[in-house]
Order: sequence, then C-alpha cells, then structure tokens
Amino acid sequence: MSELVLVINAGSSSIKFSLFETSAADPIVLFKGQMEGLYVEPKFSAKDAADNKVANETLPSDAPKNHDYALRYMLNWLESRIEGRSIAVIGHRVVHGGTTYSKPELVTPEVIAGLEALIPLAPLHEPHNITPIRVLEELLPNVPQVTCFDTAFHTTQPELNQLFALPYEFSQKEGIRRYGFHGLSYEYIASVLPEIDTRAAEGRTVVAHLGNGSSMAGLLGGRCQLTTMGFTALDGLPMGTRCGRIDAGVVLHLMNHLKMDAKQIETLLYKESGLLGLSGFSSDMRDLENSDSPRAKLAVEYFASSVVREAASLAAAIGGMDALVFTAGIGENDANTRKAVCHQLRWLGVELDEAANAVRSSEPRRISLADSKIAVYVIPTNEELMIARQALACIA
Ligand SMILES: Nc1ncnc2c1ncn2[C@@H]1O[C@H](COP(=O)(O)OP(=O)(O)O)[C@@H](O)[C@H]1O
Ligand SMILES: CC(=O)OP(=O)(O)O
Ligand SMILES: [Mg+2]
Repeated sequence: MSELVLVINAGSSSIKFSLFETSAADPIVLFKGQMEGLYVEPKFSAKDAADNKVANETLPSDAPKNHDYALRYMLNWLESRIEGRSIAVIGHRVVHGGTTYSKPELVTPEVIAGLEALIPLAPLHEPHNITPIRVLEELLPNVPQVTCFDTAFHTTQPELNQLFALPYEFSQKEGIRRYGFHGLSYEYIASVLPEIDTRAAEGRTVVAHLGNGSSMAGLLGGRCQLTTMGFTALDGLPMGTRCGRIDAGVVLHLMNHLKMDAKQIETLLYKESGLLGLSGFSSDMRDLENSDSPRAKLAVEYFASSVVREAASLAAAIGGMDALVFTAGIGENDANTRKAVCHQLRWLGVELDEAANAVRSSEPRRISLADSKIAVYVIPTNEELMIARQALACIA
C-alpha cells in the first residue's frame, strides 16, 4: 500500500492540513482541511478527495482557540482516516528561513533551534510554524519532518532587489535585507503556468497572492525578480491586520512622541492595522464587502489601490507585464477586488472579461478578454502540494 504524506501549513489565522497518498507521479490528496478563525472563533472543516465536505464544526466556546489545540484537534480527526497506514513524512510550511535556510531541511534539534532564532523576524508566523513541529515530534516521534521555507523561492532575486538603502554592512553582517514570503505559493503558480500560458511562463508575470497575508511578486521565466514583502511579512500590501508598506519615520514618531515601546508597536503594526485598522471592525474581506460602513469601503478601496500601485511598480521592474495572476483567499474568491484592480490597470493594457470574472470556480481560469494585451488569470494556489513534493524529495 502506498504511504502517506501529511502537510501542515500554519498561517497567522489558520492551520491548514492536507493528507496525501504517494504515487508514481505527484502525491494525490485524500483529505484537506483547516481550522480557521484562530483566536477569534475557530471553525474546523475538511473535504475529501472528491471535494465533498466531510467535516464542518465550530469549536465549543470554552475550547482553546490557539494553534496547539487546533493541531491536536485536527490530528484526532485524522486518526481514523489514517487507519494504521504509515506516514512517510510530514512537511511543514515555515515562513522565515533567514539567510540560513534556502532549501527544505530535515528537522533536527539544531534546525528547531535555528528556527527559534528567526522568531523576531516573523513574530506572527514563526512561533506557529514551530508549534506543530514540536507537537508532532511528541505524537509521532518516528516520522521524519521536513521544513519548507516561504523565503526560499525569492533567493533568485538580483542583489539590487534584495537590498535596503541602509549602509551596505547591514545587509552583509546583519542579514537586514529583503527576503520575501509566500514563496511556496509563487513556486506552485510558476509550476503550473507552462500548462496554462507559455507566454506567461516564459515571460513577465506579476502574481498577486492576496490572502489574510498578501504579497505580490514579479517573475521572469518563472523566477522571482522582485517581491513586495521584505525583511519581514509586514512590508508591501496592507493585509488583514498588518499595515503593509509604511514610512519608517512613523515608527520613530510612535516611539519618540507617542512613547510606545517595541511590543506595543509590534502589536499595532501586525495585529491592529490593515483592513481591520482601517475599517475598525474586521480583517476579513467578506465582512467588509457585506457592510455599508464608509470605513469598510475605505479599507476595500485602499487594498485594491495598493495592489494596483504594486502591480505597476513590479511591471516596471521586470520590463512590462505579459500576465497578471490572482491567487489566495481574496485573489481566488473576491471578484470585486479583481474587478477594481483590473479597471485601474486598463491604462497598462488589462481588459477584464466581466462575465468570466464573476464565475465562481476552483479551477484555474482566464478572466481577461481575448484581445487584452495583458492576460489575466485566477489560479488557485496549492502551497500544500508544493510542500508534499519538497518533503518527499528531501527524504528520498
Ligand atoms: N469569498 C470571499 N470573498 C472575499 N474574500 C474572501 C473570500 N473568501 C476568503 N476571503 C479572504 O481570504 C482571506 C483568507 O485567505 P487565505 O489565503 O486563506 O489566508 P491565510 O493567510 O490564512 O492562508 C480571508 O481573511 C478573507 O479576507
Ligand atoms: C507570510 C505570510 O504573510 O503568511 P500568511 O499569508 O499565511 O499570513
Ligand atoms: Mg496563506
């Protein structure tokens, strides 16, 4: 019987899992699911291979809402589905690899210590990436675990695009440079582009990964040239609760004049800003679009306008744009945001097919008109498949 691969993708507000079965070709998904709404109102849902909903549960209000509990809950649910079959490997998404990790790593105590040292660079993610590794070491001590890094895909960026204009020693000695994130998602998109559009695969493509965390990347021939996130996952686009690009002078002002300390500023920039901060009530694009509040409208407009500005900036950096790809929670599901972005990019040569844009589907699809100079696609991302492939390759 073929073996299994368990993939854990712990984001800031959710843990996603996928259970794959190995095969001669790509791993085949058996179940996938997630615990969303952590720290607010956790909900567990899962689907089988045929995309049928096989679980849909809201946790009791007195249950813990954290990552540790969510993972144990998921494993408990998976136990009967695994039924004595052997798990060949567990693959984890790890957000920050720093300068130390640029390829998948087999987990050892040294690797865990290395990841802990990176917590200050990704305070919203790295601790949650380490928690599942520790829990699984305890529960399944004999199964190898592999870490797959969100930063790895971006190591192809030219040095120019990895630098800040700080004294050069800061990048060389302190590792203060632009790393970039969501690399597993971009790598997946780059891996499927050749089947969808060879011109986009070989040429200049801007990918917009718009989720709870959002970033964009400019690819040339499927390799990253530039991305909007930098040293941390705070830079670039505004996000659910993160501010995105901000004048560094604001941080100095918060310290010097509003007398906020580092922890308070971290909380403000990572957890109280973005869509939540602008709207005043929700970090979830669905809530904002269902609301009549002027501030919700402001947040939605700010988000789309930021995507437009970054798209044009990335296009300039890669010498133009053959294709624009939308992916992740907002990119895949939110026709309104796609429409707003595409309309504001008409001057660049984007002609949206409004009917195609309005269709809901989980398949990759083109949403631009046939004569649009820039082809626009919605391509559902699959970070989990990328992790399963990398984890299997690492133990092979
Ligand atoms: N149907 C939808 N319409 C608009 N936005 C959506 C929809 N579904 C999901 N989203 C947005 O996607 C976000 C989750 O994106 P996702 O990529 O799954 O996040 P994570 O960073 O946790 O992996 C939600 O917070 C919400 O803003
Ligand atoms: C890097 C990052 O922002 O991740 P997520 O989208 O899962 O929050
Ligand atoms: Mg994500």
